[in-house]
Amino acid sequence: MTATDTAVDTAAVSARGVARAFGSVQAVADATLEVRPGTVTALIGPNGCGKTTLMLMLAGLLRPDAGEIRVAGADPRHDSAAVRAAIGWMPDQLGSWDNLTCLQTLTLMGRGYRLHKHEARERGAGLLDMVHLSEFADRPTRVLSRGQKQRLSLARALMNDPQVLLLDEPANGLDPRSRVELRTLVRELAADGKAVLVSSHVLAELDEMVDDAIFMSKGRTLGDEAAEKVADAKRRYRVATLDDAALKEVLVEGGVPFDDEPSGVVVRVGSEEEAFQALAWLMSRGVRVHRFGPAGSALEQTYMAMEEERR
Ligand SMILES: Nc1ncnc2c1ncn2[C@@H]1O[C@H](COP(=O)(O)OP(=O)(O)OP(=O)(O)O)[C@@H](O)[C@H]1O
Repeated sequence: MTATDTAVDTAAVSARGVARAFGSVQAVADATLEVRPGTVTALIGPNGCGKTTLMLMLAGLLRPDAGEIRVAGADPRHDSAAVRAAIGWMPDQLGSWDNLTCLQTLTLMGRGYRLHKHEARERGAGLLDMVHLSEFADRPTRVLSRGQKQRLSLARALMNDPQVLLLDEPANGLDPRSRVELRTLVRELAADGKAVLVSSHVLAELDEMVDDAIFMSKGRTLGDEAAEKVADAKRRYRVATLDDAALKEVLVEGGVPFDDEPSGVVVRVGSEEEAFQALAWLMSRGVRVHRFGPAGSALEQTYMAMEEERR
């Protein structure tokens, strides 16, 4: 193994059997996850299932009652300085000093990371430009809209050029353009080698952004069972035709199992190669297909299935 490999290995986040209670509320009961460098992982679950509490523990801002956490190879309980240096934390709501300007806010953050004042200002100005807030550089943060605050919060999380990014509901309050930009930026940060853990309730959006997903329910992370459901959901393809009756006839004749759902006919394909073959076969049989593709968001389908089981 080379020195670079070792550096990359230690950049990831891992949690094993992590738990935390607030009085009688067991906010996180048993959380296990890994985030690899260069990837984006989604943290998904209903309101109150423990996502923020788990992220606060990963960020070293809250002590776990039990379990093991490593961030960039460091244990937040014993080496919080190393963890702080390695992570960028974007909370679901920006706690800011209302009277400071945007640039002052970032500069102060940079000073906290021991950057020289001019270095911190320069980096802050660059990040404000990246999140399209340059025109607000010298205005107090209190004048920012909710979405603009989110963007400042993201810039703040990047001030220390972190190896690990923890983003709690980053798309909250963002307009459509900003959401697309956020998605692109998060992918770029991952391509840069950063490990990104992102929580969101907008699952269709996560579909396009993430490599992996961790599902949580009632304080527990759901392992293989959820991964299998995601893999299965990714195999579901919707076939839209000009004549569904003809399609069903061809599928029945060919012995191809399908689901006849209110929104259309759904078949299962094992791979993209198999999807290509299935489409070619349908066309060769004269089925008038006008659309053929994944049947919606795999994460959304998995989420709904898990929720259904837990009712
Ligand atoms: N400081 C606290 N004191 C008491 N209870 C808390 C505290 N923080 C969180 N909880 C409780 O712990 C549980 C998990 O909360 P948490 O904020 O981690 O959920 P979440 O998954 O992030 O929810 P959401 O999707 O709504 O943001 C909830 O029942 C919440 O009420």
